[in-house]
Amino acid sequence: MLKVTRLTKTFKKTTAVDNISFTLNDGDIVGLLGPNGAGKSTTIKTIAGLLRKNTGEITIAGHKNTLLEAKKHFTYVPEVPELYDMLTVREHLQFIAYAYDVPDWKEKVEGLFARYDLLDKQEKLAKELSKGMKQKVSICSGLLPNPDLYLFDEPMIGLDPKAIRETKRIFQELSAQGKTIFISTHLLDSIENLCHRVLVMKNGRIIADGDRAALKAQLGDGSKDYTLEELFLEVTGDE
Ligand SMILES: Nc1ncnc2c1ncn2[C@@H]1O[C@H](COP(=O)(O)OP(=O)(O)OP(=O)(O)O)[C@@H](O)[C@H]1O
Repeated sequence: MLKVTRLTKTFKKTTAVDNISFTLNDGDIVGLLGPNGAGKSTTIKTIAGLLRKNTGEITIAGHKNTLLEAKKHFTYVPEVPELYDMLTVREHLQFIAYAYDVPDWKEKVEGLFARYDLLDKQEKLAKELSKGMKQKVSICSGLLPNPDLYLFDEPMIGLDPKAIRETKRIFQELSAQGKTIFISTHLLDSIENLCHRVLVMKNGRIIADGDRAALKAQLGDGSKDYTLEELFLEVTGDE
């Protein structure tokens, strides 16, 4: 579904993403982890075509990521919701429905609003929403087009426990339908039993890639039962 080959992205003298390669398959739920400044957001934004890469190749469903054909296959949910202050919650979803030509969007929006407790917030303007409500609208907007690949940058930040539970359930449902989900996050608890695989970045490079068993094997101590947090701290050397 997503193939990243020898991707490099620099900002003046900073190499934010340094020659990384990986592939995500249909149905994968993959966590992108790493300390602050590791290059996670830059990686996701470059895949989404919002930043221009320096070198490397990115293909989505076999199409170069910047082409319209590729854009039909994914949605990107940014770390900080980007809403239109003067549109209501419902108008945001209506806008997405028209832009992506979503069939039966009214029923789908009702379903999403029910799951995210937004039914009674539909007529509120975006500027009147709390931080968590904005995040819910942003997530619903990313889910509505029903693409094959979902790029989420810190989706759980600001969400209440019920919304976190619903988001995890939705990710599992999408994965069961063969959809691919790529989640950048610091909230390791939120993906502990969700991700099939994690990529760990540090200083722009991928320093670990695999499921929990593979990360354990990389640390050379198969006997200890590491939590994801312990594995992360060991792998990144930030313990
Ligand atoms: N617009 C920019 N201009 C210059 N440097 C940038 C820009 N965006 C990111 N960087 C730099 O690129 C590197 C990677 O940043 P990035 O935001 O991708 O990290 P991150 O892993 O998402 O971090 P965090 O966990 O703090 O969100 C950092 O050194 C950062 O300072």
